[in-house]
Amino acid sequence: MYMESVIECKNLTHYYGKRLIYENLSFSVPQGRILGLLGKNGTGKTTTINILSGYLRPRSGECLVFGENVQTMNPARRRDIGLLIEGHVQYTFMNISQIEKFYSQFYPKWNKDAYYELMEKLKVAPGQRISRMSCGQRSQVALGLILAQNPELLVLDDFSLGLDPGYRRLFIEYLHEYAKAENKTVFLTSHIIQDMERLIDDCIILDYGKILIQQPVSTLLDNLRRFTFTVPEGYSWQIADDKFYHPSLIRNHIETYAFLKQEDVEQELREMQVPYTELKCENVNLEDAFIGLTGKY
Ligand SMILES: Nc1ncnc2c1ncn2[C@@H]1O[C@H](COP(=O)(O)OP(=O)(O)OP(=O)(O)O)[C@@H](O)[C@H]1O
Repeated sequence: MYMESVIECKNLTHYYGKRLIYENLSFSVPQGRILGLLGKNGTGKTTTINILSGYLRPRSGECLVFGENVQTMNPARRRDIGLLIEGHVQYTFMNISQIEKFYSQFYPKWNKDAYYELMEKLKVAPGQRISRMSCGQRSQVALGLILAQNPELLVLDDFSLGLDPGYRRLFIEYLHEYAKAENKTVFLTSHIIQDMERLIDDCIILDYGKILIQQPVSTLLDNLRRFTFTVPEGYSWQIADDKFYHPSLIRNHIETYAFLKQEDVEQELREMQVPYTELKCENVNLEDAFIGLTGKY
C-alpha cells in the first residue's frame, strides 16, 4: 500500500518554454499531515499544484499520489483528491442548494452536512445565485463543496483568497479539526503566513529554482533565530559564510538569521573578526522565518 506518503514527487523539473522554473524538486507528504508550500510570487507554487493535480506534465520527474502516477490515475481514484484552485466555483448560475445537489452525484462519499454547516455561517439567502455573491462568499462555497466531497487528500491553492479575517479564522479552525479528526492529508499554499502558522504541521519553503527547506514548522521555529548587532559607523560586513541568511545593514545595525545558538554566532563573529557589540538573539514566528530565509525582496 501507499500509506507512507500520500504525495511523492521525485526530481520534478519544469520549464515554461525555455524558462526554467525549478530543477530536481523532490518532496513527499505523509498521510495525515498538513503541509504548506510557501514561496514568493512566481516561485512555482501554482505550477507545483498543477503538476500534482495531473493538469500539467513536468518536463521531467514524476509525481505519485496514493502511490499512482497522477498522469495516468483512473478517474474513480481521482475523486479522492479535493482540489481548490484559487476559490473558483463553476456553475455560478446555481444557488447554494442547487450546486450541492449537482456535485453530490459525482462523489460516492458525499457529506452534505459538512457543506451545510459551513454554508449556515454565510450571510446569504438560500435562493441567492452564486454569481451574485461576493468573492469571499464564493470562496466559502468552493471550500464547502470540497469538504463535502470528503476526499482523502485536499489540495488548496491560495485558499484564503478573498476571505476576510473572520472567515479565514473560521475556515482554518474548521479545516484543522476536520483534517485531524478524519486523518486527511492536506497540501496548500497561501500568502497569509499567519494563517499557515495556525494550520500546518510541515512547511516547504520554495525559493527561485529550488526548495530551501522542508521540515516540521516546530523544528524550524525551534532552530532558526534572528540575530541583530551593532557595528562601528562605516563598517561594511562582507560575509563569505552561508550560515547567515540575508544579512542586512541599516545604519550601523546588522540583522541576519541563522540556524545557530547565540554562543555559536559569537564564535563565528569572533573568527571573522567582526567588531560587533550588543548582539541580540530572538526566536521568530513563521512569517519572520519566511522573510529571514528568502529575503525581503
Ligand atoms: N502558462 C504559463 N506560461 C508561461 N509562464 C508561466 C505560465 N504559468 C506560470 N508561468 C510563470 O512561471 C512562474 C511560476 O508561476 P506560478 O504561478 O507557479 O508561481 P506562484 O509561486 O504560484 O506565484 P504567486 O505567488 O504569484 O501565485 C512565474 O514566473 C510565471 O510567470
